[in-house]
Amino acid sequence: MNNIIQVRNLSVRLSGTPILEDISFEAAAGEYVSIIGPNGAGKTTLIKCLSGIYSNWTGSISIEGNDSKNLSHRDIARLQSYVPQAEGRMNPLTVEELVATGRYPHLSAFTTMTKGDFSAIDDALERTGIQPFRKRRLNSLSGGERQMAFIAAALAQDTKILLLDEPSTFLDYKHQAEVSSILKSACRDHGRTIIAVHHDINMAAACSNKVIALKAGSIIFSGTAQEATDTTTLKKIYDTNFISAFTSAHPLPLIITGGDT
Ligand SMILES: Nc1ncnc2c1ncn2[C@@H]1O[C@H](COP(=O)(O)OP(=O)(O)OP(=O)(O)O)[C@@H](O)[C@H]1O
Repeated sequence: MNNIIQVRNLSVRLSGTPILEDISFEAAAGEYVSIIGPNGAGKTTLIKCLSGIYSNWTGSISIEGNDSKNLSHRDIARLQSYVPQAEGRMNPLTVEELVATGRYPHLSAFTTMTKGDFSAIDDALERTGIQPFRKRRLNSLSGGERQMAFIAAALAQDTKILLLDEPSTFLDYKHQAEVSSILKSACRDHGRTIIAVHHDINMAAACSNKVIALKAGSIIFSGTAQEATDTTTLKKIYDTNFISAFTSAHPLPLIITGGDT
């Protein structure tokens, strides 16, 4: 398979503390890879290494065959969009202005936005259902509306790879379903590669071709969505009990916490 991202022996220390140790995995074009694991496991740190926010790591990250250490921030932004965790994202921009920033990596210093750029912005606003809010300031929106605006900016960036840190935080059930459908379609119909941190194992399993679990900075599990819904595996990852429920309406078991074993 054609790997668009290849991570080899990635380790990182923050403030002198080892946070990630010897992480290796790959993602193919069109693949949806979920990163799961307990709080503090290193999921956000991994996404920040991939997105170029952290550069003080050892090992290698190859993006479309290029060593990421040789890519400029603009090169990376043309290949990857990044939706950070929702917290702390108070931003004075309007929705439309934020989504327009998704086009900046494609502009040179001497060009202004073209019809194509404006149509990418309109399309992203339409697909995420936030067209009615386009003139509103981000700090006047609800958490879920703001979340959709950041997802729209990533879609407008029109990159081969999307990195998302907990994309469904703040979203109600309808919007979770919409985001999951937009993201699955980005992979299936448009060949995009997604690496997304998820806390909801049902959402991770429903979207993913591959699930990677981090625990205390190391990969403790890597497998298919089906394998990730095994309750014994989940207990090893999260140190708590899970129950799986089977229904004919859903191809994978549904997972809830609880039970004695
Ligand atoms: N700048 C920093 N200096 C020192 N330690 C840090 C720094 N940033 C993060 N950490 C620590 O690194 C560990 C991993 O953090 P990270 O945010 O990657 O975890 P996470 O798996 O995304 O957690 P959560 O599910 O709670 O969002 C945590 O113990 C955190 O306290």
